Amino acid sequence: MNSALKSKLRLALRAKRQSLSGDQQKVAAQQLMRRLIRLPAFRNARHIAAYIASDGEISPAPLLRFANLNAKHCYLPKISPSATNKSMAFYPYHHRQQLTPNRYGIGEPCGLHRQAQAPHKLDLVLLPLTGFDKKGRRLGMGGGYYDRAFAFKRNSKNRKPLMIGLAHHCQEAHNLPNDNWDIPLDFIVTDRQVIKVKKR
Ligand SMILES: Nc1nc2c(c(=O)[nH]1)N(C=O)[C@@H](CNc1ccc(C(=O)N[C@@H](CCC(=O)O)C(=O)O)cc1)CN2
Ligand SMILES: Nc1ncnc2c1ncn2[C@@H]1O[C@H](COP(=O)(O)OP(=O)(O)OP(=O)(O)O)[C@@H](O)[C@H]1O
Repeated sequence: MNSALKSKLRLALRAKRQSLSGDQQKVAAQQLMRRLIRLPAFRNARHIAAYIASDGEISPAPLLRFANLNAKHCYLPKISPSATNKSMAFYPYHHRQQLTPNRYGIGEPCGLHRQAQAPHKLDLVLLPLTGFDKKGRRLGMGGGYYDRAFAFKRNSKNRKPLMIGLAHHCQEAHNLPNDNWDIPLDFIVTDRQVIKVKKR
């Protein structure tokens, strides 16, 4: 079963990113920013969703600061407080804004419901990866939050929003299992490389 295999891989890949030192994390976040800001996908985007790093994830914080200073509109995910309804919405974020920890201890904006941005109106989504492979398959934290929020992309001809998965280079796996609900990525960017995912 894919789910058992995914859980096993998740544990091993999370351990890898958790073992990085504070200095390694800082350097990786800077390298990530340098690679991302060169991409037309970033340059052309006005509305960008990212995340606050947790659990050793590569941090988009330097990039969010750069984006804000360059007049881009940034957003962070905010999950539904209910443990059963695994949905999330995207709220405006400015890099100096105060955040509140969610159920998993991840900082979230305390925005009002009417401020939420519809996922299809985002230009670019930078999503956290637990693992990835060369073919562009991804492994998340297992909640299915991103798969659900962007499920509309599977039946849409519109390329928007562009999906870029972010990870440390050490989170590469050989061959990840794929489920039909997994949202395909357009690019994967790590501290060491940019992978353009081939369309299937
Ligand atoms: N930085 C960041 N923000 C994010 C995500 C993410 O992966 N990274 N998400 C992407 O989906 C959403 C939150 N999803 C998450 C799903 C599971 C766990 C997690 O730590 N699960 C634990 C234990 C769960 C529990 O005890 O209830 C685990 O699996 O060990 C964290 C976030 C929205 N925000
Ligand atoms: N569009 C969807 N509608 C309902 N449930 C879904 C959808 N997509 C995924 N799921 C459910 O989410 C669960 C987690 O899926 P999976 O293990 O692929 O998560 P993930 O991709 O690691 O997480 P994330 O999307 O948060 O990064 C699965 O049980 C799956 O059935």
